Amino acid sequence: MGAHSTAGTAHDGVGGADAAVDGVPGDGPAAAREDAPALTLRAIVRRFWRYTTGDRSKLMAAFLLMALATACDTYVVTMFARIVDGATVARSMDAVWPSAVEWMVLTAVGGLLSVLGGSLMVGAAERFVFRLRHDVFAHLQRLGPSFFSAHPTGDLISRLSTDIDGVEGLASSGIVTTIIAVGTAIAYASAAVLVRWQLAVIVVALAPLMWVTSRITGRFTRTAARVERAAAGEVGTSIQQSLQNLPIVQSYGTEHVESARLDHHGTVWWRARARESRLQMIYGPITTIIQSGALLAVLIAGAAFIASGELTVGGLFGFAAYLGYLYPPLSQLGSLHLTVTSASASCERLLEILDAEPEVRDAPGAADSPVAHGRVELRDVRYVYPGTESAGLDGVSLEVRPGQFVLVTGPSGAGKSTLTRMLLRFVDVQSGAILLDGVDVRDRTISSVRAAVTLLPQKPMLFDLTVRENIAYARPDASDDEIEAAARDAGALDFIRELPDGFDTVVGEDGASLSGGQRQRLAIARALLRTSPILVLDEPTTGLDAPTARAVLDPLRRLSGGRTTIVVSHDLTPARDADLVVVLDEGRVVQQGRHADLLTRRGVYADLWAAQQGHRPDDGSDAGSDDDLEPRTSRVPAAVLAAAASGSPRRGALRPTPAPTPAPTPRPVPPPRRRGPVPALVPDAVTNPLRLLALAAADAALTRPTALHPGASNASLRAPRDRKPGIVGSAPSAAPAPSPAAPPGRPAPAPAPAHAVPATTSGPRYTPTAMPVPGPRDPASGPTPASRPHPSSGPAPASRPHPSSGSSRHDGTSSPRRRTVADLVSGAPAGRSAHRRPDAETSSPR
Ligand SMILES: Nc1ncnc2c1ncn2[C@@H]1O[C@H](COP(=O)(O)OP(=O)(O)OP(=O)(O)O)[C@@H](O)[C@H]1O
Repeated sequence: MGAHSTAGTAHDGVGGADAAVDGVPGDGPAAAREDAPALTLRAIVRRFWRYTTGDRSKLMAAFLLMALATACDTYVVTMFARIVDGATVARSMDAVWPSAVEWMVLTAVGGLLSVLGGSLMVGAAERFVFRLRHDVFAHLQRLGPSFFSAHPTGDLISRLSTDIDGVEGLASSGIVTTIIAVGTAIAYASAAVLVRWQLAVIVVALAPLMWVTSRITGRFTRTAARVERAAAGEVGTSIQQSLQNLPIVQSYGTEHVESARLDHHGTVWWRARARESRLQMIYGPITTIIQSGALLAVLIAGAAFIASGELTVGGLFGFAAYLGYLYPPLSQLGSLHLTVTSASASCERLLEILDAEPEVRDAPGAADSPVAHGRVELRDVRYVYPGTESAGLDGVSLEVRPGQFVLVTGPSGAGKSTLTRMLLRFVDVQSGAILLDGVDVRDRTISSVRAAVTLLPQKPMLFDLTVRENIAYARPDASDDEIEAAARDAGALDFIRELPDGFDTVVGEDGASLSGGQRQRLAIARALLRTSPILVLDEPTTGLDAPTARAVLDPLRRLSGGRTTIVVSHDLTPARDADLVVVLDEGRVVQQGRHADLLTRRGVYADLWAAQQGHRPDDGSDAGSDDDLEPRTSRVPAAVLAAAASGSPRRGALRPTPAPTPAPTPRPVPPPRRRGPVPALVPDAVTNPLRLLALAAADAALTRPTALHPGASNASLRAPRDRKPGIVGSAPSAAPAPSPAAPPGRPAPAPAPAHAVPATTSGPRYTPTAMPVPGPRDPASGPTPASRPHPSSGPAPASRPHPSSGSSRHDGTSSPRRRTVADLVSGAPAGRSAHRRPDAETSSPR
């Protein structure tokens, strides 16, 4: 047990480093990072040279071939004097022709050798990229949730593509080129010394100037390269996130916000890139000046030698030719420093991934034996996400016998998903233990634990493959019959048969061509195909209507075929079938037992059940009747149910409600808030669907304009380094309202008052001037909606700061939180029940 890893400890450091790397110029941590010493060539080669394994003999052959090519070229230069002096001094062409033939043959041979060497080197270089990318990606797949919450996908893709190319340019072909440059320079310098050492001294004496120039240019290049690489990552992130959320972007009409976000990072990128290129360009002319100064010095000295009869014209001509060959490798060596500086920014970004510690790893001597029975035991399990203070799970103890069917439920943020992550060892407990068949999961290998537990994640997560391939992903060797049986069991067979190519239909990225319910059923089929003793289903009925949910859940127990099945769900439909219902709240088990027993007791479970039923069990209705064993989901508006289930209601927070009212016909219901309590929304909305309608409209009115508001745009353009590792679901935030410049042909909009902007939650923002923020869509339409008083709420809600709701902005001032629908319902001042992390709501001691 002593070897057990402590989850997340390494990731605090990772997050910090990321904050620096992801910054933009002028931002504190990024600026600090820009001044950090660059990786040396030695350090880069030491870390990355191993990716040349398997190609070193080819690199050596390439080196030899290119060295021979250089020797041919050097020898050709020695013929300058022979040809010129043959014609001018001996006044005979007899010696010229053989030399000319020799010249052409050697030049052709040198060219051929250099092509052969180059092609060997290219192959080795591309394989270097292949191996490095493979390793970085493989390591990335071992990292845990904390790393990914601190590193956006787009940035990681940029690291895996452009940064890897940058390293290759240095670590493999770069090294060979450098060695050849050194060899060539030495060869030409030696030949020059042999021809006339006095002239050679003049040439070599000027060479250090090139080195000094490259050092000075390199210092500036380093900063530009770091900013450029970080900005390239931000560009990737912007594109990836915008495309991923395109339906929201298009439906909210925020295309211009997304374009502005991309433009912001794009501007940082091209400026840094241009700066880097300009600096490298400066190096070229400076070396040309140095070269031509050297040539002039050689000509003057050479002329003096000719005058004194110590040198022939051909000798001087030949020496001058050496200069033409000697300076390119010297100049190349000088620019190598610039290349190292520039590539070291890419190296740092890759090493940040390679050096990140996985949150879980196999303990020495961990058992790789399979889990035979599927007994699951949690003993006083505690887990706190890195960077947070409140526990995701806190003292959870639970015993699930093999083959049992357990429903884990509870309000949003209760710790249900955390529990599934721990069962699969995505993270490890910080205290307590999880045992499978009586063995601590940390004493088992990660692969054996994951082979024993099949996860059906909350989000279906399909691949852009065929239906068959998606189902068989769980078991690639499954037969067609087994795949079909899994599809049938998951209730997916009918719709699959109706698809254009049946099982061979490609489902698109993340199942884009399917409905939410169809995606879910494919994911269930995939999970059912896996033969493992434990099934963990996280919200299996998400996206399914009530009859389909039943169709999936009814046979679940039978299908599980004796497998231990843990269903994590807000939806209590499976409760009746469960051997055990476990109710989590604030990371603790607050109730457990059978459904019928729990209904007879007051508590969170009865409240949740009542919310799904649309009435409380103790409101005079028959709590324990058969009727109550069947959640009447269809009688209550879906949004209300979701809000009830996700609202984290405290015990007794739900007021008695009369019998459920029929659901109103299609209406614009806002999506339920997934986190944070909604104290009075549920009962009120249940009893008064019309009010819910009004609230939905109010929410839309409050939400949509803010996306168009300059301040809101600013908020959406938060610097990624604001992201705290391991923190999810933070409240929407915004920067202070900038004074947007008037677009051409439009009057300048009135600057939004600072108090009319939604409050920030944490961390610095981009300053308004540093960022291209679009102006309001229609400046002629008067004050921005966020500053306009809401008809039902008196003075502009956002302009009324709540004493406790102000949050710290980067300038140290506080601003009020925007009122939410829940605020309006409950009459709470702005910010009381705004979208917040659930753990931020739990002020009561546990
Ligand atoms: N990656 C993370 N970093 C930091 N805190 C987290 C992270 N994931 C979850 N939490 C916090 O841990 C607590 C439990 O979250 P969890 O996702 O397990 O709840 P849940 O019961 O599954 O909620 P829901 O039903 O809304 O999915 C919450 O307070 C949540 O904010």
